Amino acid sequence: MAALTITNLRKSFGTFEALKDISIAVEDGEFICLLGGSGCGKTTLLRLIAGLEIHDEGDIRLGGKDLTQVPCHKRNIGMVFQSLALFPHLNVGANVAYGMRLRGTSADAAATEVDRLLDMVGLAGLADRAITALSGGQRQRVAIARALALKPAVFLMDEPFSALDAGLRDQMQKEVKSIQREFGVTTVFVTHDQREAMALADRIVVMNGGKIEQAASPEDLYSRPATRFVAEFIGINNIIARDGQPPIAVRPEAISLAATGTGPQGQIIRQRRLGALLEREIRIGDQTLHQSEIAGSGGSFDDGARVTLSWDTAKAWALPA
Ligand SMILES: Nc1ncnc2c1ncn2[C@@H]1O[C@H](COP(=O)(O)OP(=O)(O)OP(=O)(O)O)[C@@H](O)[C@H]1O
Repeated sequence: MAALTITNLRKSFGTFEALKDISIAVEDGEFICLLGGSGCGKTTLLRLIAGLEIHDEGDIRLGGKDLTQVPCHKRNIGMVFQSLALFPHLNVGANVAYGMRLRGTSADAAATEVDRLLDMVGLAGLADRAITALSGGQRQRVAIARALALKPAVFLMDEPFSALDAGLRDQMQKEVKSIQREFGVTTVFVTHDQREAMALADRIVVMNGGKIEQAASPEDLYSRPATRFVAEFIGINNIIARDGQPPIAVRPEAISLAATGTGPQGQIIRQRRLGALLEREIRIGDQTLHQSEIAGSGGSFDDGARVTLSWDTAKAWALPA
C-alpha cells in the first residue's frame, strides 16, 4: 500500500490532448473516484497509472518512487476492468491463484490464500466451481479476489459494475467498499455515474475535457461545486442567471415557496410526490427550476399556481461567471 502522486501529467494521441496538466495526490489507503462523461480522459489516466500507456510529460509516483521507467507488470498494481479476462478453462480457485503461482508461491500456500480471499469476497467454498457456472456478480468477485491476491500497492477499477443490473450493482458497491476498507488498499475507481461515485469515494475527482474540474469529498462536491459543470454533472440543475452578477446555484431542497412576497416569481408547472418527498418544477422566465421538500412541511399549491421563491443562502453559492 502506498500513496500515489500524479504531477502535471499530459498525454496526447496525435494532435489530440487527452489529458492536460493533471495533478492529484492520492493518500495511502484512500478511495478515489474519477468521475466524468464519455471521453473526458478517465480511462486514459487509469491506463497511464497502470503503465499500459506512457505519459508525455509530468510524473507518476508510487510511495515516492517514479514509475516512468517501471513496466506495467512490475508496478504492483491490481486491476479490475469491465471486461474481466478471467480464464474460462480454469476453475475459480485456479483463477485467483494464477498470479501467485507465477510469482512462485507454493501450491499449498496459494490454496490457503485462495480460501481466505474467497471468504472475504463472499465466495467461500466455491474454489472448485467452473467460471462458466458463475453469475456476473460472482465473476466480478473472482476478478477482485484475483487482483487482491497479489497484494497490490494500488487497486485500479474501470467501470467494473457497469454490466450488472441495478440491484447487483448496489450490492457489489457495498462489498467493494468494505473489502477496500479491510485491505486498506489505495484505490482509483473510474465511473461516469455520480451516484456510484458518491456511494464509494472518500474523494471524487470530476474530470471534463482532459482536465480536473474539482477534487473534493462527496459532501463538499455536493454542497460546494466549484464550477457550473460540476454542479450540473452532480445533478444540481438550478442555476439562476443574475444581471451583472455571477450565476447562482441553489439546491432543490433549499428553495421555499410562498403565495405572496418579494422575490423571484414563478409558476408551478409540475408536482409529484415520491414517498415522503414532494418534488416540483417551477418555471421562471425561460428557465425551469427544481424544488423539493418533505411533503407537508411547506404550503400546498395547485398546479399552475403563481409562487414567490426564496432560498436558504447557506445552501446557495455563486459560480464563476
Ligand atoms: N489510443 C488512442 N488513440 C487515439 N485517441 C484515443 C486513444 N485512447 C483514447 N483516445 C481519446 O482520448 C479521449 C479520452 O478517452 P478515455 O478513454 O480516457 O475517455 P473516458 O473518459 O474513459 O471515456 P469513456 O467513459 O467513454 O470510456 C477520447 O476522446 C478518446 O477518443
